Amino acid sequence: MSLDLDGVRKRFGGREVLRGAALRADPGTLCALVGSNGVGKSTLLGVVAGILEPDAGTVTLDGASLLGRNAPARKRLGYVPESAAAPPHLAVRELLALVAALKHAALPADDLLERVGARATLDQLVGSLSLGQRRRACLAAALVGDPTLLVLDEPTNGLDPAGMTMLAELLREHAARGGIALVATHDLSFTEAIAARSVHLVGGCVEG
Ligand SMILES: Nc1ncnc2c1ncn2[C@@H]1O[C@H](COP(=O)(O)OP(=O)(O)OP(=O)(O)O)[C@@H](O)[C@H]1O
Repeated sequence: MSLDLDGVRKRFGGREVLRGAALRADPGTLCALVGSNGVGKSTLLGVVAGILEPDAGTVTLDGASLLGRNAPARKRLGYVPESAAAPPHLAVRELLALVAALKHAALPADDLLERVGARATLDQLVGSLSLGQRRRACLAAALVGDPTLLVLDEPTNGLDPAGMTMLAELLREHAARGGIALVATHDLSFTEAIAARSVHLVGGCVEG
């Protein structure tokens, strides 16, 4: 099992942000994607998560393409965008049910919801949540179906210290089960806490 990116290119207007990015992550690998503001980390994560179409390149999980909205392998992926954006008019409970229906998966168990801190907000509208609460709700949604690959964009933004500890433990356990995570972050203490392999995005390519 592995995540493989090869030759990923993405241009916005006149600016080519990704210029042949390549990466391989083996089972049990937590990759911290680091790089300066605007270098393209969210863009690369968006491509891996399948919400941005690359101009060229391949992204596969165990050899199955993750590209395209209907790629079956995307059921094995959980994604939380940088903004932790989700439909604001849905209650957290409805968001989880929607993701579970789309993935043909069971809802997360109550103890997992409790652990990520989403249980207390189940009946609140996503649009009424604080950033940290929204991030916890979106994390719960990303965990629906027990995905092999977690794609998390700045996941510590808005989290309190207990939330960061919870997330670090969750990721370490995910890796211990053979899961893979791709985490864009500027938070070096978090990178250390999860003992991540740091990969640098520089000039549109992945190094390290
Ligand atoms: N939808 C878009 N349309 C046009 N340009 C975009 C779009 N999305 C991103 N960009 C540009 O692509 C570049 C990379 O943006 P991206 O958000 O991927 O960077 P980042 O490395 O995640 O930055 P940060 O560390 O600040 O979060 C930026 O110059 C940004 O302006």
